[in-house]
Amino acid sequence: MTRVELHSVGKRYPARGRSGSETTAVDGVTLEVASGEIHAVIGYSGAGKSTLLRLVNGLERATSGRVIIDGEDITGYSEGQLRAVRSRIGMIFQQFNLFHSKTVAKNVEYPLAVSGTPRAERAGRVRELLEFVGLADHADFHIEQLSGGQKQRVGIARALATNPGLLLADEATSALDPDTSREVLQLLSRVNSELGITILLITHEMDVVREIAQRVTVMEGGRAVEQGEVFEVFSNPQTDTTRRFVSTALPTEPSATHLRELREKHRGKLVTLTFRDGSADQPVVFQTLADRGVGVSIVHGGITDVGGRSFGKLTLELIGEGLQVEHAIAALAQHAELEVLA
Ligand SMILES: Nc1ncnc2c1ncn2[C@@H]1O[C@H](COP(=O)(O)OP(=O)(O)OP(=O)(O)O)[C@@H](O)[C@H]1O
Repeated sequence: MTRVELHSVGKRYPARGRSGSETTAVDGVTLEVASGEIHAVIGYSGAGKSTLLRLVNGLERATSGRVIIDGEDITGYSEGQLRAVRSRIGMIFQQFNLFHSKTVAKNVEYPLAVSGTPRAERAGRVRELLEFVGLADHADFHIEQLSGGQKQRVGIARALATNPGLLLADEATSALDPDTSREVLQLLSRVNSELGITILLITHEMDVVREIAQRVTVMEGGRAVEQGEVFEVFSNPQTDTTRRFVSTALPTEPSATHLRELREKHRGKLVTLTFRDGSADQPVVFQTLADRGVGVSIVHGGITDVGGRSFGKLTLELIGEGLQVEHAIAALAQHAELEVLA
Protein backbone atom coordinates (compact mmCIF):
# COMPACT_ATOMS: atom_id res chain seq x y z
CA MET A 1 0.00 0.00 0.00
CA THR A 2 1.33 3.34 -1.00
CA ARG A 3 0.46 6.90 -0.03
CA VAL A 4 0.84 9.76 -2.49
CA GLU A 5 1.04 13.43 -1.62
CA LEU A 6 1.24 16.32 -4.04
CA HIS A 7 1.94 19.71 -2.48
CA SER A 8 1.16 22.74 -4.71
CA VAL A 9 2.56 20.85 -7.68
CA GLY A 10 2.96 22.70 -10.95
CA LYS A 11 4.15 21.72 -14.40
CA ARG A 12 4.93 24.32 -17.06
CA TYR A 13 6.03 23.41 -20.55
CA PRO A 14 8.26 25.91 -22.31
CA ALA A 15 7.00 27.68 -25.42
CA ARG A 16 7.46 25.80 -28.68
CA GLY A 17 8.72 27.92 -31.56
CA ARG A 18 9.23 31.68 -31.48
CA SER A 19 5.59 32.70 -31.45
CA GLY A 20 4.36 30.00 -29.03
CA SER A 21 3.63 30.63 -25.38
CA GLU A 22 4.38 28.62 -22.28
CA THR A 23 1.75 26.02 -21.23
CA THR A 24 0.83 25.51 -17.60
CA ALA A 25 -0.44 21.90 -17.68
CA VAL A 26 -0.70 21.52 -13.89
CA ASP A 27 -1.17 24.58 -11.74
CA GLY A 28 -0.57 24.28 -8.00
CA VAL A 29 -2.36 21.01 -7.32
CA THR A 30 -2.45 19.72 -3.76
CA LEU A 31 -3.72 16.19 -3.45
CA GLU A 32 -3.40 13.32 -1.03
CA VAL A 33 -4.13 9.73 -1.95
CA ALA A 34 -4.38 7.78 1.30
CA SER A 35 -2.83 4.37 1.55
CA GLY A 36 -5.29 1.75 0.26
CA GLU A 37 -7.74 4.18 -1.30
CA ILE A 38 -9.08 4.47 -4.84
CA HIS A 39 -8.77 8.09 -5.86
CA ALA A 40 -10.11 9.36 -9.16
CA VAL A 41 -9.07 12.50 -10.98
CA ILE A 42 -11.78 13.60 -13.38
CA GLY A 43 -11.62 16.37 -15.93
CA TYR A 44 -12.21 17.23 -19.56
CA SER A 45 -9.57 16.88 -22.25
CA GLY A 46 -6.64 19.20 -21.60
CA ALA A 47 -7.40 19.60 -17.87
CA GLY A 48 -3.93 18.27 -16.99
CA LYS A 49 -4.82 14.75 -15.81
CA SER A 50 -2.20 12.81 -17.79
CA THR A 51 0.50 15.25 -16.80
CA LEU A 52 -0.51 14.88 -13.16
CA LEU A 53 -0.23 11.10 -13.39
CA ARG A 54 3.18 11.34 -15.04
CA LEU A 55 4.36 13.62 -12.22
CA VAL A 56 3.48 10.90 -9.72
CA ASN A 57 5.70 8.27 -11.36
CA GLY A 58 8.44 10.73 -12.19
CA LEU A 59 8.02 10.55 -15.98
CA GLU A 60 7.61 14.32 -15.77
CA ARG A 61 9.39 16.59 -13.35
CA ALA A 62 7.43 19.18 -11.40
CA THR A 63 8.44 22.79 -12.09
CA SER A 64 7.08 23.78 -8.67
CA GLY A 65 5.84 22.09 -5.52
CA ARG A 66 6.68 18.67 -4.12
CA VAL A 67 5.77 15.08 -4.99
CA ILE A 68 5.97 12.68 -2.05
CA ILE A 69 5.54 8.91 -2.31
CA ASP A 70 5.29 7.04 0.99
CA GLY A 71 6.90 9.96 2.78
CA GLU A 72 9.80 10.09 0.29
CA ASP A 73 10.18 13.44 -1.46
CA ILE A 74 10.97 12.40 -5.05
CA THR A 75 10.87 15.90 -6.51
CA GLY A 76 14.61 16.29 -6.92
CA TYR A 77 15.44 12.63 -7.56
CA SER A 78 17.95 11.56 -10.19
CA GLU A 79 16.79 9.40 -13.11
CA GLY A 80 18.28 6.35 -11.37
CA GLN A 81 16.43 7.05 -8.14
CA LEU A 82 13.19 7.61 -10.07
CA ARG A 83 13.58 4.22 -11.77
CA ALA A 84 13.64 2.61 -8.33
CA VAL A 85 10.47 4.52 -7.36
CA ARG A 86 8.79 3.51 -10.65
CA SER A 87 9.51 -0.16 -9.95
CA ARG A 88 7.07 0.12 -7.02
CA ILE A 89 4.36 1.65 -9.20
CA GLY A 90 2.25 -0.20 -11.79
CA MET A 91 0.54 1.53 -14.67
CA ILE A 92 -2.25 0.69 -17.11
CA PHE A 93 -3.26 2.60 -20.21
CA GLN A 94 -6.27 3.32 -22.40
CA GLN A 95 -4.61 1.63 -25.41
CA PHE A 96 -3.23 -1.22 -23.23
CA ASN A 97 0.38 -0.78 -24.52
CA LEU A 98 1.00 -4.53 -24.84
CA PHE A 99 3.58 -6.29 -27.02
CA HIS A 100 1.59 -7.64 -29.95
CA SER A 101 4.36 -9.99 -31.04
CA LYS A 102 4.40 -11.77 -27.65
CA THR A 103 1.93 -14.13 -26.03
CA VAL A 104 -0.21 -13.19 -23.04
CA ALA A 105 2.17 -15.01 -20.67
CA LYS A 106 5.25 -13.34 -22.19
CA ASN A 107 3.65 -9.91 -21.80
CA VAL A 108 3.00 -10.55 -18.12
CA GLU A 109 6.47 -12.03 -17.65
CA TYR A 110 8.20 -9.03 -19.21
CA PRO A 111 8.45 -6.80 -16.10
CA LEU A 112 9.63 -9.80 -14.08
CA ALA A 113 12.44 -10.39 -16.56
CA VAL A 114 13.38 -6.70 -16.55
CA SER A 115 13.43 -6.58 -12.73
CA GLY A 116 15.72 -9.62 -12.60
CA THR A 117 13.29 -12.16 -11.14
CA PRO A 118 14.94 -15.61 -11.55
CA ARG A 119 13.51 -17.51 -14.53
CA ALA A 120 12.43 -20.42 -12.29
CA GLU A 121 10.15 -18.16 -10.25
CA ARG A 122 8.60 -16.36 -13.20
CA ALA A 123 6.27 -19.07 -14.56
CA GLY A 124 4.54 -19.57 -11.21
CA ARG A 125 4.08 -15.84 -10.72
CA VAL A 126 2.68 -15.43 -14.27
CA ARG A 127 0.21 -18.27 -13.66
CA GLU A 128 -0.89 -16.72 -10.37
CA LEU A 129 -1.40 -13.32 -12.01
CA LEU A 130 -3.34 -14.74 -14.96
CA GLU A 131 -5.55 -16.65 -12.55
CA PHE A 132 -6.21 -13.46 -10.60
CA VAL A 133 -7.37 -11.62 -13.74
CA GLY A 134 -9.33 -14.63 -15.04
CA LEU A 135 -7.13 -15.44 -18.05
CA ALA A 136 -5.32 -18.61 -16.90
CA ASP A 137 -6.56 -20.45 -20.00
CA HIS A 138 -5.34 -17.71 -22.37
CA ALA A 139 -1.64 -17.83 -21.44
CA ASP A 140 -0.51 -18.90 -24.91
CA PHE A 141 -2.85 -16.66 -26.89
CA HIS A 142 -1.45 -13.82 -28.91
CA ILE A 143 -2.61 -10.32 -28.03
CA GLU A 144 -4.51 -9.83 -31.30
CA GLN A 145 -6.67 -12.86 -30.44
CA LEU A 146 -8.05 -11.07 -27.37
CA SER A 147 -11.01 -8.73 -26.90
CA GLY A 148 -10.44 -5.21 -25.54
CA GLY A 149 -11.51 -6.26 -22.03
CA GLN A 150 -9.13 -9.24 -22.09
CA LYS A 151 -6.29 -7.00 -23.28
CA GLN A 152 -6.87 -4.68 -20.32
CA ARG A 153 -6.85 -7.72 -18.00
CA VAL A 154 -3.43 -8.61 -19.39
CA GLY A 155 -2.41 -4.99 -18.85
CA ILE A 156 -3.50 -5.25 -15.21
CA ALA A 157 -1.72 -8.61 -14.69
CA ARG A 158 1.47 -7.11 -16.16
CA ALA A 159 1.17 -4.00 -13.97
CA LEU A 160 0.82 -6.19 -10.86
CA ALA A 161 3.72 -8.51 -11.71
CA THR A 162 6.30 -6.79 -9.54
CA ASN A 163 3.97 -6.34 -6.55
CA PRO A 164 3.52 -2.56 -6.71
CA GLY A 165 1.96 -0.66 -3.82
CA LEU A 166 0.37 1.82 -6.22
CA LEU A 167 -1.44 1.39 -9.52
CA LEU A 168 -1.85 4.34 -11.87
CA ALA A 169 -4.68 3.97 -14.37
CA ASP A 170 -4.75 6.29 -17.38
CA GLU A 171 -8.29 6.21 -18.88
CA ALA A 172 -8.15 2.42 -18.40
CA THR A 173 -11.72 1.76 -19.52
CA SER A 174 -12.26 4.56 -22.05
CA ALA A 175 -11.71 2.28 -25.05
CA LEU A 176 -14.16 -0.35 -23.80
CA ASP A 177 -17.92 -0.79 -24.16
CA PRO A 178 -20.01 -0.16 -21.00
CA ASP A 179 -20.36 -3.83 -19.91
CA THR A 180 -16.69 -4.65 -20.44
CA SER A 181 -15.76 -1.39 -18.76
CA ARG A 182 -17.77 -2.43 -15.70
CA GLU A 183 -16.00 -5.82 -15.57
CA VAL A 184 -12.60 -4.17 -15.70
CA LEU A 185 -13.64 -1.72 -12.97
CA GLN A 186 -14.74 -4.65 -10.81
CA LEU A 187 -11.34 -6.23 -11.35
CA LEU A 188 -9.68 -2.98 -10.30
CA SER A 189 -11.85 -2.96 -7.16
CA ARG A 190 -10.51 -6.46 -6.37
CA VAL A 191 -6.94 -5.26 -6.97
CA ASN A 192 -7.63 -2.66 -4.33
CA SER A 193 -9.59 -4.70 -1.79
CA GLU A 194 -7.89 -8.11 -2.09
CA LEU A 195 -4.31 -7.02 -2.78
CA GLY A 196 -4.44 -3.76 -0.81
CA ILE A 197 -3.06 -1.73 -3.71
CA THR A 198 -3.69 2.02 -3.73
CA ILE A 199 -5.17 3.17 -7.04
CA LEU A 200 -4.94 6.61 -8.62
CA LEU A 201 -6.96 6.77 -11.80
CA ILE A 202 -7.70 9.48 -14.30
CA THR A 203 -10.84 9.58 -16.36
CA HIS A 204 -13.28 11.84 -18.16
CA GLU A 205 -16.15 9.50 -17.31
CA MET A 206 -18.34 10.17 -14.34
CA ASP A 207 -19.54 6.54 -14.20
CA VAL A 208 -16.00 5.31 -13.58
CA VAL A 209 -15.65 7.56 -10.55
CA ARG A 210 -19.09 6.69 -9.25
CA GLU A 211 -18.48 2.98 -9.56
CA ILE A 212 -15.15 2.49 -7.85
CA ALA A 213 -13.60 5.58 -6.35
CA GLN A 214 -13.82 6.63 -2.72
CA ARG A 215 -12.39 10.09 -3.25
CA VAL A 216 -12.28 12.37 -6.27
CA THR A 217 -10.42 15.42 -7.48
CA VAL A 218 -12.06 17.46 -10.24
CA MET A 219 -9.52 19.19 -12.51
CA GLU A 220 -10.00 22.12 -14.81
CA GLY A 221 -7.34 24.24 -16.53
CA GLY A 222 -4.57 22.48 -14.59
CA ARG A 223 -6.16 23.21 -11.22
CA ALA A 224 -7.91 21.00 -8.70
CA VAL A 225 -11.25 22.80 -8.49
CA GLU A 226 -13.05 20.36 -6.16
CA GLN A 227 -11.92 17.53 -3.97
CA GLY A 228 -13.37 15.16 -1.41
CA GLU A 229 -15.42 12.04 -0.92
CA VAL A 230 -17.19 11.02 -4.13
CA PHE A 231 -20.63 11.30 -2.55
CA GLU A 232 -19.97 14.72 -1.01
CA VAL A 233 -18.53 16.19 -4.20
CA PHE A 234 -21.17 14.87 -6.59
CA SER A 235 -24.23 15.29 -4.40
CA ASN A 236 -23.36 18.92 -3.79
CA PRO A 237 -21.26 20.23 -6.70
CA GLN A 238 -19.72 23.66 -6.24
CA THR A 239 -18.38 24.41 -9.73
CA ASP A 240 -19.88 24.38 -13.22
CA THR A 241 -17.39 21.73 -14.31
CA THR A 242 -18.51 19.33 -11.58
CA ARG A 243 -22.16 20.14 -12.28
CA ARG A 244 -21.61 19.23 -15.94
CA PHE A 245 -20.09 15.87 -14.97
CA VAL A 246 -22.91 15.24 -12.51
CA SER A 247 -25.51 15.92 -15.21
CA THR A 248 -24.01 13.17 -17.41
CA ALA A 249 -24.66 10.40 -14.92
CA LEU A 250 -26.88 11.46 -12.05
CA PRO A 251 -30.52 12.46 -11.95
CA THR A 252 -30.83 16.23 -12.23
CA GLU A 253 -33.49 18.86 -12.42
CA PRO A 254 -35.07 19.17 -15.87
CA SER A 255 -33.22 21.48 -18.26
CA ALA A 256 -34.99 24.69 -19.35
CA THR A 257 -36.09 23.05 -22.62
CA HIS A 258 -37.29 19.90 -20.91
CA LEU A 259 -39.14 21.97 -18.32
CA ARG A 260 -41.06 23.74 -21.12
CA GLU A 261 -42.05 20.35 -22.53
CA LEU A 262 -43.12 19.13 -19.08
CA ARG A 263 -45.24 22.24 -18.58
CA GLU A 264 -47.13 21.51 -21.77
CA LYS A 265 -47.99 18.00 -20.59
CA HIS A 266 -48.52 18.65 -16.90
CA ARG A 267 -50.79 21.37 -15.56
CA GLY A 268 -50.06 20.79 -11.84
CA LYS A 269 -47.37 22.44 -9.72
CA LEU A 270 -43.89 21.07 -10.47
CA VAL A 271 -41.42 20.61 -7.60
CA THR A 272 -38.01 18.94 -7.43
CA LEU A 273 -37.06 17.03 -4.30
CA THR A 274 -33.45 16.12 -3.55
CA PHE A 275 -32.82 12.84 -1.76
CA ARG A 276 -29.38 12.76 -0.21
CA ASP A 277 -28.52 9.45 1.46
CA GLY A 278 -31.49 9.25 3.79
CA SER A 279 -31.84 13.01 4.23
CA ALA A 280 -35.40 12.61 2.96
CA ASP A 281 -37.56 9.61 3.47
CA GLN A 282 -39.59 8.74 0.39
CA PRO A 283 -42.47 7.07 2.27
CA VAL A 284 -42.82 10.18 4.46
CA VAL A 285 -42.92 12.38 1.36
CA PHE A 286 -45.64 10.37 -0.34
CA GLN A 287 -47.60 9.96 2.91
CA THR A 288 -47.49 13.74 3.46
CA LEU A 289 -49.02 14.30 0.04
CA ALA A 290 -51.64 11.58 0.52
CA ASP A 291 -52.63 12.99 3.94
CA ARG A 292 -53.38 16.33 2.31
CA GLY A 293 -55.33 14.80 -0.53
CA VAL A 294 -52.77 15.93 -3.10
CA GLY A 295 -52.25 13.72 -6.14
CA VAL A 296 -48.72 13.11 -7.37
CA SER A 297 -46.96 11.85 -10.44
CA ILE A 298 -43.21 11.54 -10.95
CA VAL A 299 -42.34 13.36 -14.16
CA HIS A 300 -38.53 13.39 -14.16
CA GLY A 301 -35.45 12.19 -12.29
CA GLY A 302 -34.50 9.11 -10.30
CA ILE A 303 -32.51 7.71 -7.41
CA THR A 304 -29.06 6.21 -7.92
CA ASP A 305 -25.95 5.02 -6.13
CA VAL A 306 -23.01 7.38 -5.68
CA GLY A 307 -19.96 6.08 -3.87
CA GLY A 308 -22.16 3.43 -2.19
CA ARG A 309 -24.74 5.96 -0.95
CA SER A 310 -28.09 6.86 -2.45
CA PHE A 311 -28.65 10.14 -4.20
CA GLY A 312 -31.44 11.38 -6.36
CA LYS A 313 -33.67 14.12 -7.58
CA LEU A 314 -37.32 13.58 -8.33
CA THR A 315 -39.43 16.14 -10.10
CA LEU A 316 -43.05 15.69 -9.10
CA GLU A 317 -46.28 17.11 -10.42
CA LEU A 318 -48.59 17.94 -7.53
CA ILE A 319 -52.24 17.83 -8.40
CA GLY A 320 -54.95 19.43 -6.27
CA GLU A 321 -56.63 22.69 -5.19
CA GLY A 322 -54.27 25.71 -5.06
CA LEU A 323 -54.32 26.10 -1.27
CA GLN A 324 -54.16 22.35 -0.67
CA VAL A 325 -51.03 22.14 -2.83
CA GLU A 326 -49.45 25.16 -1.09
CA HIS A 327 -49.95 23.50 2.31
CA ALA A 328 -48.57 20.22 1.02
CA ILE A 329 -45.46 22.01 -0.27
CA ALA A 330 -44.94 23.70 3.11
CA ALA A 331 -45.26 20.31 4.83
CA LEU A 332 -42.90 18.61 2.37
CA ALA A 333 -40.28 21.28 2.94
CA GLN A 334 -40.07 20.04 6.56
CA HIS A 335 -38.95 16.61 5.35
CA ALA A 336 -37.03 17.15 2.12
CA GLU A 337 -34.84 19.58 0.22
CA LEU A 338 -37.43 21.04 -2.12
CA GLU A 339 -37.47 23.48 -4.99
CA VAL A 340 -40.65 24.78 -6.62
CA LEU A 341 -39.97 25.05 -10.35
CA ALA A 342 -40.95 28.45 -11.69
N1 LIG B 1 4.89 17.63 -23.55
C1 LIG B 1 4.09 18.69 -23.61
N2 LIG B 1 4.53 19.86 -24.12
C2 LIG B 1 3.74 20.95 -24.18
N3 LIG B 1 2.46 20.99 -23.72
C3 LIG B 1 1.97 19.85 -23.20
C4 LIG B 1 2.75 18.65 -23.11
N4 LIG B 1 1.98 17.69 -22.53
C5 LIG B 1 0.78 18.25 -22.28
N5 LIG B 1 0.77 19.54 -22.67
C6 LIG B 1 -0.35 20.50 -22.53
O1 LIG B 1 -0.75 20.51 -21.17
C7 LIG B 1 -2.17 20.60 -21.05
C8 LIG B 1 -2.69 19.43 -20.24
O2 LIG B 1 -2.50 18.22 -20.96
P1 LIG B 1 -2.84 16.76 -20.38
O3 LIG B 1 -2.56 15.78 -21.47
O4 LIG B 1 -2.16 16.59 -19.08
O5 LIG B 1 -4.40 16.88 -20.15
P2 LIG B 1 -5.48 15.73 -19.98
O6 LIG B 1 -6.46 16.22 -18.98
O7 LIG B 1 -4.80 14.46 -19.68
O8 LIG B 1 -6.15 15.68 -21.39
P3 LIG B 1 -6.30 14.43 -22.38
O9 LIG B 1 -7.33 13.54 -21.75
O10 LIG B 1 -6.79 15.07 -23.66
O11 LIG B 1 -4.93 13.84 -22.50
C9 LIG B 1 -2.70 20.65 -22.48
O12 LIG B 1 -2.90 21.99 -22.82
C10 LIG B 1 -1.58 20.04 -23.30
O13 LIG B 1 -1.58 20.55 -24.60
